[in-house]
Amino acid sequence: MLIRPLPSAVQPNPSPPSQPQGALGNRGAWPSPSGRGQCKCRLNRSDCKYALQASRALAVRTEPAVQAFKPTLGADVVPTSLALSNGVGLEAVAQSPVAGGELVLSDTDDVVPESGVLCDEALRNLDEYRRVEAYSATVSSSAHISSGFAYSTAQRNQIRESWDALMRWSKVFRTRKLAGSPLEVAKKIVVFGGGSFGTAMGCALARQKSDLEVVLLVRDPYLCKDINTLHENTRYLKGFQMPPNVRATTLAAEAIAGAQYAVHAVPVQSSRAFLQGIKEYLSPSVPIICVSKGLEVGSGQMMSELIPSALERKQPAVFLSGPSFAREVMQNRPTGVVAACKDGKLAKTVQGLFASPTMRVNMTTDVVGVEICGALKNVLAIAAGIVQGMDLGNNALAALVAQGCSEIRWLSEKMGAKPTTMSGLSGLGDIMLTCYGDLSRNRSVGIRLGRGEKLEDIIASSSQVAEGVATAAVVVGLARKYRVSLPVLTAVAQVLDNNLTAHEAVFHIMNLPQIEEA
Ligand SMILES: NC(=O)C1=CN([C@@H]2O[C@H](COP(=O)(O)OP(=O)(O)OC[C@H]3O[C@@H](n4cnc5c(N)ncnc54)[C@H](O)[C@@H]3O)[C@@H](O)[C@H]2O)C=CC1
Ligand SMILES: O=C(CO)COP(=O)(O)O
Repeated sequence: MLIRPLPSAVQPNPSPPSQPQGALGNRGAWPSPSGRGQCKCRLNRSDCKYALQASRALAVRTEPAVQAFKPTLGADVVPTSLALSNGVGLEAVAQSPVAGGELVLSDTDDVVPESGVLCDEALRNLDEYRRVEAYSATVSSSAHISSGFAYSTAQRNQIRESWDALMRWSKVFRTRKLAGSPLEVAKKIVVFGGGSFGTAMGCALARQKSDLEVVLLVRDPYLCKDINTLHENTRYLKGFQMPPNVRATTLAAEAIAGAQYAVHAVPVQSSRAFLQGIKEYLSPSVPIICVSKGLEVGSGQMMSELIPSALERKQPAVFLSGPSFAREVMQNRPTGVVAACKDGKLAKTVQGLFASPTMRVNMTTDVVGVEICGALKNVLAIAAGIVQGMDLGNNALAALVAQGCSEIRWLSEKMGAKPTTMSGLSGLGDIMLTCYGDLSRNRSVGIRLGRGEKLEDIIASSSQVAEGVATAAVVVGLARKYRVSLPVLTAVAQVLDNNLTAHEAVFHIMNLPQIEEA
């Protein structure tokens, strides 16, 4: 059972002291580490409330999973068998004057693989809810005394009412039926490219439904064998166990046959050749969910132009972008992305495939905006890395990122993007992640350039793609085409092309004419 993390508004600050493990007491024994089975814990009245929140979080998972966990409360309280999918039974118990008893979560029919692990997670979350509740109670009773600060009663009521309104709105969405949803009808999905992100997104899909077949189409037979025998991508995501319903193949025809969707995670510069190679196996009706971010050298095309051009036909396609490091997706950590498609219905379908308690999926029709932001943030991340590699300080970094945001907005708007896209997940969200996040490959390239390393050495020592390197030159071409001046992004291309050192680039950028903000 996955429970959403506590909303930040109720996160205590500073953190409550952690309790020793096992605070829950009456836990049942786990059947095995791979874990199918059952767990037990004692509940008091407020635990029922938390268990209810937990059950609602679970309700957005697949139907078989929801039905598999059959909670029952001890006969000493309310002898009921509860439907966890809607939490109604738990709600009744939470309101009962004698609420409490023993909660047994069980997957007696062995429907959900690793159900023991999920049960364990549910109990840990209950622990956490209890701990935070206890801490909040202490803090609120001592707020006046300890810090001399407290909201007024009117403010507190307002906050509570606003929060409750949000929760009611949210409940309406969560109680919607899953029957007939894209996820329910999906049987097989193929992923083009078994690198870091293809693997991570394939695993995210596979976690949604245990009987969904996810097939990674890879080139390397050794990697293929590792994925199928060890359930691990030993090359790109070492140490992460993949769900059992993900497999790999090197055979395009076999990978694609019967797939209802194709996730495209091949680097942009290899995408044309790749798509031409698989064209004959891919039905023109199968939607491509493209996660690659960049612009093609030579044609200057975005992926939304490259796909139909390479396939020489129209193909339904959705562009999924946003701040989403592969490793964190693999770890099932909370992530937000945006699905862009002119066809709103198809964007909604993709939202339905990926949305989960750990993945939010916004929708937009602004394909150009999402694609340009996704491609250009990689170039900006190289610039941010350069500034960090040169140790120029936080002021410099913030000024650079702000300038880069303006440049991306100038170009994307000239190309017809919506201004709001820039402030969304694919714009600011991904810019913040890649310019400041340690896991960014593009930022790492920049850091090494800023420290004085040569580009060829950096590329030779890296086994993964940093799309910004190739995209930088294309951006300069687009800027010329749309008659817009992009100082920072152009300087990155100059440094990459070895015409300017990082120090010279910074000197020249700082000495550009002082201008009005635009
Ligand atoms: N890694 C990440 O955190 C994220 C990556 N992306 C984007 O996803 C795309 C893929 O990135 P990663 O998976 O990280 O790259 P990667 O470098 O980890 O893996 C690339 C994969 O593509 C395959 N490949 C390369 N050329 C190929 C060809 N000609 N034919 C078939 N397969 C080929 C490689 O064998 C490898 O499996 C990039 O456009 C990247 O910007 C997007 C969001 C996050
Ligand atoms: O696009 C990404 C995260 O959203 C990944 O960025 P890097 O390619 O710089 O690692």
